[in-house]
Amino acid sequence: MNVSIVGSGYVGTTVAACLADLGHEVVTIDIDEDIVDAINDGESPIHEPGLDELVAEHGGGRLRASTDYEEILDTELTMLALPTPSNDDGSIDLQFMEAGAASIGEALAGAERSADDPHLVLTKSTVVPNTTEDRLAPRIADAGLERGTDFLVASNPEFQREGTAVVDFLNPDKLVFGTDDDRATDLLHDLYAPLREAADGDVPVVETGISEAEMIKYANNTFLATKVSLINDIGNICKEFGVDAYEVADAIGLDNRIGEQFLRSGVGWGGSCFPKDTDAIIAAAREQGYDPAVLSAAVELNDAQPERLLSLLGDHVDVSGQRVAVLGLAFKPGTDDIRNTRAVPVIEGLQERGADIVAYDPVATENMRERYPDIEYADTAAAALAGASGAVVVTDWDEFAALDTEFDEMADPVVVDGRRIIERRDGITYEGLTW
Ligand SMILES: NC(=O)c1ccc[n+]([C@@H]2O[C@H](COP(=O)([O-])OP(=O)(O)OC[C@H]3O[C@@H](n4cnc5c(N)ncnc54)[C@H](O)[C@@H]3O)[C@@H](O)[C@H]2O)c1
Ligand SMILES: O=c1ccn([C@@H]2O[C@H](COP(=O)(O)OP(=O)(O)O[C@H]3O[C@H](CO)[C@@H](O)[C@H](O)[C@H]3O)[C@@H](O)[C@H]2O)c(=O)[nH]1
Repeated sequence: MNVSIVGSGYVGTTVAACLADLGHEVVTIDIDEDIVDAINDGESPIHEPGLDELVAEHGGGRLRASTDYEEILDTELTMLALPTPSNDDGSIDLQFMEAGAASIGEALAGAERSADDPHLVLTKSTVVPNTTEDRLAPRIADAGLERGTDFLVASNPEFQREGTAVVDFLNPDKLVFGTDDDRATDLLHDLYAPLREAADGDVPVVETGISEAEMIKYANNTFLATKVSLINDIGNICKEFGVDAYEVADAIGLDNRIGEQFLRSGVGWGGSCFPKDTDAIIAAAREQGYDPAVLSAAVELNDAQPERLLSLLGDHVDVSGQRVAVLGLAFKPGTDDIRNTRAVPVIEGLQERGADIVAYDPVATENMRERYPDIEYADTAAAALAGASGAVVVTDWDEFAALDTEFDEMADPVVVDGRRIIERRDGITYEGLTW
């Protein structure tokens, strides 16, 4: 199939490269010329395991990028993979989606299409229920197009995680096709047929309505975010009793009704999705007159975990004027993404306490330097720890598990671990956040 994807960021580029690898001809459209040039040169614009290889193989060939929306005219369907950030009040900001939908409409309006061949526009981005229906389809139609004749809309939310996006996309737990027209459902089946054939095991397809598909994405993300907040709540109780929350989590995870995943307690959830999506659905629900109590509590608890980490550090060291190492800046391992990373409240809390921060991350340093140019960045974890009177661990990068004698170089070897990644050992004062 010929496929176009509007927005070539974390999702758009990963989906495009994977679809190209599965045999489709794919073009991404982005307003950022650096991204477009990188893809056409066979270079991935983001850090994501496995993506470099796919873009190197297909970039400039079956995978192309462009700044020109006219490219969609040679494709059977277009995915919208544009950002859906938050407004100041937490509600979803749809300006990028509406702009993209309007540009798609203008491009389609400029071309001859036969009535039995409407162009399918898929919402891949995470949007609150009824967005595709009430906000995007009308923007496409604004160009003088008729829904059902000139174009179709559908929702096809994406569940990939950063750090494992390629593997997740190619082996999803489910595919969700939110449609109101059999022609859209058929096109979605054609699009994903090679993926379902290549995936390890069966991939269930959920055929549902457009707004149900949009809500499934929020239910998925907020359920998982709340699961982490719940294990953090339980973990905080464990810490009060001197109980190891990880032993407790391992045991409850054996109950199939609970499941072993997303039970890692610590400094909380961050990233480009859980925080903004939780805020967006809370705001959307409130607008409808419903106040979601459990989701609000999940956010509140998550916001408090970084402060608990700093308070534990404060039990051992007065950090004012002291060098403190922050290990890990990315919101999770495997990515250079710092959007809503827990490192931000940790850094700001340390700054408020007057600490001299030295930060280290294997891949996210440059992104963080743009945001906090004035803190010191070390090239290795060992260099960050050397001379520090305290260290906090914010991201569970594997390499931190191997740290050992590096702690001997600290001025005061106090380590507060927000991710259960450092081995307790003699010679350091070790505090786990929930164990
Ligand atoms: N990041 C993830 O792992 C993930 C996973 C599932 C779903 N999502 C959802 O997917 C959507 C996209 O997220 P992302 O992380 O890929 O965002 P991103 O910010 O990484 O990428 C968006 C891209 O869109 C481009 N863009 C902005 N306006 C444009 C326009 N008018 N025309 C063309 N291009 C334009 C930007 O230059 C950028 O490259 C969001 O709704 C997000 O919630 C993200
Ligand atoms: O047991 C756990 C699991 C995760 N986290 C934290 O939760 C956040 C999110 O992690 P993860 O879900 O692995 O990464 P994301 O890339 O944010 O993926 C989520 O958000 C994406 C964007 O919507 C969805 O597509 C994915 O299905 C959903 O898992 C990170 O800060 C993790 O450190 C924990 O603290 N404990």
